[in-house]
Amino acid sequence: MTTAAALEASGPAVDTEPIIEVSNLSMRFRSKRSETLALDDVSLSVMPGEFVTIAGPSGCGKSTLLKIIAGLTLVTDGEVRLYGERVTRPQREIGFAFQRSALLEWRGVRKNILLQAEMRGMDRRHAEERAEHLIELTGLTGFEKALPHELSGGMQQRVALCRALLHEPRVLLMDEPFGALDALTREQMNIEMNRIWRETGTTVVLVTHSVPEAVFLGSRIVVMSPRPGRIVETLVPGLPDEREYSTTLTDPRFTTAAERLRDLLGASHVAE
Ligand SMILES: Nc1ncnc2c1ncn2[C@@H]1O[C@H](COP(=O)(O)OP(=O)(O)OP(=O)(O)O)[C@@H](O)[C@H]1O
Repeated sequence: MTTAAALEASGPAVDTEPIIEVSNLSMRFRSKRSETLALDDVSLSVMPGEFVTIAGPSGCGKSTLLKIIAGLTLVTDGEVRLYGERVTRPQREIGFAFQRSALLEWRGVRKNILLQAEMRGMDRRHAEERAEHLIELTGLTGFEKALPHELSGGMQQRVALCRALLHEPRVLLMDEPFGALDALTREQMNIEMNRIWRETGTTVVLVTHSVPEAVFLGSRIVVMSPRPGRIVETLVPGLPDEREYSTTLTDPRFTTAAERLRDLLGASHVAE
């Protein structure tokens, strides 16, 4: 088969294969004094373009699962495949955003975003164009030179998001990215995140403690048990991709899923 024919033949198949495949994953942390089973037999497939939210009580292994997908933590049992390849070391072709935005205090917005390009040796002109596009996409225009301490928490998270998306990763992993924000800013970021997901077509896996955030953002919501983390249920509310905030919150598909999620997590574990 010629290369072109091979590409054509493999083209459509790519979209029907999971972009992330977690199979029978268990994670045991051992130290001299103790042993912790953080994850127990977790299997999860994420298809290209999906927005998967992972909700579960504190300490159930959500962050560990993301770090394993990113290749930052090596599993004890089971395997993870990203883009069809087995993950055995830190993955470069992903974006990662954390609860704390981890911006460099002495660099302005644009330069914090371009840090990603410097670390990867990206073509400078292409990176700058891309940064401009993302600054516009996230509403940071006019703040290109502002230092992190001159920005609100929501703006800092937007900068971190731009940095995570600069190299156009097909997969974006987000660990409680809006957890440190006040309720209103968090809502605003949820609305923007939904739009950015639709506009970029990025596959997103986002860990959250918040019931409304999990249901508003997720095309699929994966619910985990207390440690050792297992997947107890997956919710698919069937909401349209484009979601207006207040109408979505009163949509029966949203309220049913949110109620179920609350029941599964138990009121004592829920932070909103
Ligand atoms: N590097 C490590 N060494 C030892 N134990 C660890 C390590 N990383 C995580 N753990 C343990 O694994 C368990 C799961 O931790 P993890 O941070 O993944 O949970 P989480 O669901 O993300 O929690 P939270 O919602 O509170 O952030 C915890 O008991 C934690 O103490």
